[in-house]
Amino acid sequence: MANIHTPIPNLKLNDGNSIPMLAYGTGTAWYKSGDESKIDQACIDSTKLAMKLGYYHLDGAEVYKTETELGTGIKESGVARDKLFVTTKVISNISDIPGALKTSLKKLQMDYVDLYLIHAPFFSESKEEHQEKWRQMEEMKAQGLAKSIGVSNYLPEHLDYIFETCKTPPAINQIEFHPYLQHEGLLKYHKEKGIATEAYGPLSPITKGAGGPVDGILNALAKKYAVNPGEICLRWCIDQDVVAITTSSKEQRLSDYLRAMTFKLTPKEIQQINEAGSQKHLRGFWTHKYDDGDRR
Ligand SMILES: NC(=O)c1ccc[n+]([C@@H]2O[C@H](COP(=O)([O-])OP(=O)(O)OC[C@H]3O[C@@H](n4cnc5c(N)ncnc54)[C@H](O)[C@@H]3O)[C@@H](O)[C@H]2O)c1
Ligand SMILES: OCCc1c[nH]c2ccccc12
Repeated sequence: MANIHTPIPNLKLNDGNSIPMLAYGTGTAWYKSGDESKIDQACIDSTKLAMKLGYYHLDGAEVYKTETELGTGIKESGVARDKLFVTTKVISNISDIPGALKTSLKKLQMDYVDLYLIHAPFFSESKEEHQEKWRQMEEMKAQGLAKSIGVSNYLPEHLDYIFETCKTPPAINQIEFHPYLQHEGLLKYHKEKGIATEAYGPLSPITKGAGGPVDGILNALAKKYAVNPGEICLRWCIDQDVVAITTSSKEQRLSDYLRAMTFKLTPKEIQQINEAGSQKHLRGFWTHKYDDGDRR
């Protein structure tokens, strides 16, 4: 199926690289709880379909156990490597970042990733350890194995540790972000430091948070722009310069999401969503790790 939609825009990162503002994720909907060596053909097929539809930004992670499927999908798609933006993340093997990246690259069947992220800051409470891990991430970039480097699920205190000693600042912080988790303080911090924000869980208001206070405004805007409420959620990210990562195993949904490229929300509409969203708090991921009074 050809992609008939407006192309996905890029965001310029602080290291000069560009990132497509809508991504297809191989985590939720796809991650394996069991044996990694059991290949999931449906994941390979869906990854290929995503690229056919026009998703060139693909999000993976070692813990999803789907890097082989992602790499196979890419190889079989025939899409040139330099047309794609591929992310993977490290957490289980954070004790050996060079080894972890080498293993990920082997599974992905490629010799570099576009973005390599530390998946979460919860591996240590020691400032020195955070600084040492970031130094190793810088080394991966210096060796050309990762074009850009960043973090995920970091709070300002973790970023502060990095900024004390880094030579290369994180290009991105990938966080859960949606109208019920707006992270005003963290986003302000990102802006001040030149870090791009990447949103996972952008559809939470229509999935885990369905029936909440943004339903009315999402439905009204969906009607106005002739799209689904989900596309309003994706656009709400993009119009705030936030890269959105979504996914689905359903072709219709993957195709529908791309309609988020066909319109823009006005600043007033974004404000209306923000006001309604701030009436509810929802965190769907890593809930065991965050102090949930913490809405930063
Ligand atoms: N860095 C991290 O810690 C982290 C955490 C979570 C996810 N991620 C990444 O982000 C990607 C996307 O995450 P997500 O799944 O939270 O994204 P999302 O919020 O966009 O939700 C996508 C899910 O919503 C479902 N959906 C879409 N429309 C729906 C509808 N109308 N009704 C009911 N369900 C609907 C889809 O089928 C899919 O399963 C993951 O695959 C992964 O790559 C990263
Ligand atoms: O990044 C998505 C959240 C996540 C963290 N650790 C995992 C392990 C398996 C599947 C998802 C996750």
